[in-house]
Amino acid sequence: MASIRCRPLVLSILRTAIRPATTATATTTMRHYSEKHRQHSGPEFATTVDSLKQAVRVGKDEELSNRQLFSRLKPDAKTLDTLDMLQLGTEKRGRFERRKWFRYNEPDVKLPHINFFAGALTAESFPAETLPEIGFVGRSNVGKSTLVNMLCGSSAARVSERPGLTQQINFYTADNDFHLVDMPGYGFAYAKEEQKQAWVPLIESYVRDRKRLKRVMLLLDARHGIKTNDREFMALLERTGTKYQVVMTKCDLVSRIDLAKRHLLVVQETQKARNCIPRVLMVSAKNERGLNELRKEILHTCGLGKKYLAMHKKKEVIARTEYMEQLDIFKETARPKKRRQ
Ligand SMILES: Nc1nc2c(ncn2[C@@H]2O[C@H](COP(=O)(O)OP(=O)(O)OP(=O)(O)O)[C@@H](O)[C@H]2O)c(=O)[nH]1
Ligand SMILES: [Mg+2]
Repeated sequence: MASIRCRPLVLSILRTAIRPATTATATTTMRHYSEKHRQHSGPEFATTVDSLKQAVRVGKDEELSNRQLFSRLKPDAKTLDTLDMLQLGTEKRGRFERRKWFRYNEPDVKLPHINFFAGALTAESFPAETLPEIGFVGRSNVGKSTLVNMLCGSSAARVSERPGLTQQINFYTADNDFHLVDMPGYGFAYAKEEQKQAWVPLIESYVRDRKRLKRVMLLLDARHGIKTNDREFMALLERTGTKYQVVMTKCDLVSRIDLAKRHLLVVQETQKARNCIPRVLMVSAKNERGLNELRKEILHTCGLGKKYLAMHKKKEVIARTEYMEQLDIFKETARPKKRRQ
């Protein structure tokens, strides 16, 4: 009985005795990596505050907080129209009620189901390059694995509410046409400093050496936009000459107006990056919104447009025309807003 009770104590003493040696080596390696990384950090990206100041007119003597600057930002009308059409972003109930009678009947783009075929913890264990690849990177918990699943209507990738679940580079094959590659997340906010970037060297060797990597989808949480470690990662992609595209995730958790403003800031920050595709996509994996646009990007990038999208363009034109007609009628019949006296 006594030995059973003592066991947890003995175990914890043993664990503390072993831990310092292992974490110390990890810390040194990561510190060494971060220093090297900082020295060659590549192009400088504007910070969110810089972009905010660029986009908002501020009087000479005005001192505004970031929140005040953000509230003064004017969202782009075109982006708002796209959000309405794709039903992205949260809205006041009344607005949805009024618009309930018409919807954009978006024709679905179907991707084949995916199957897991390889996992790599080191660069040596990457599988042979046989098909075009699309990689998914981003901060921990941004929704990479969920998005990989939702794009292909599958549950092959494991998902968790807890950040840091994906711990290796996972390769999925889609009907032997292309590969989707789900990567571990970087910059988990509650992790220790040395663990925050733990996966960056592995991902770096992947993006640098993989010849058939067609594009990296850089996922950003729509609530937060670009964070410091995203900027560092973008600099890495610029250095390695990797083509990448920004996708804003979890758009169901942000109001429509704030989403349009956040989109504007992200576009502004990324437009100068040489390897970044200018079009910033917005998705909600939870509500399955905006996924078709991303599916189309993946197919075109892998050269599979003809195979998968033969009839799609026609259907899309018809659906869009119908939507625009209904929108015109809606605008004509909408009650004018009451002016405040
Ligand atoms: N509301 C909402 N939640 C989402 C969305 N996408 C993912 N999530 C949730 O976010 C959490 C993290 O999702 P994962 O797909 O595991 O995130 P990840 O980026 O793969 O995380 P790591 O593997 O830790 O890097 C899960 O609880 C998901 O249900 C979304 O579009 N909307
Ligand atoms: Mg994951």
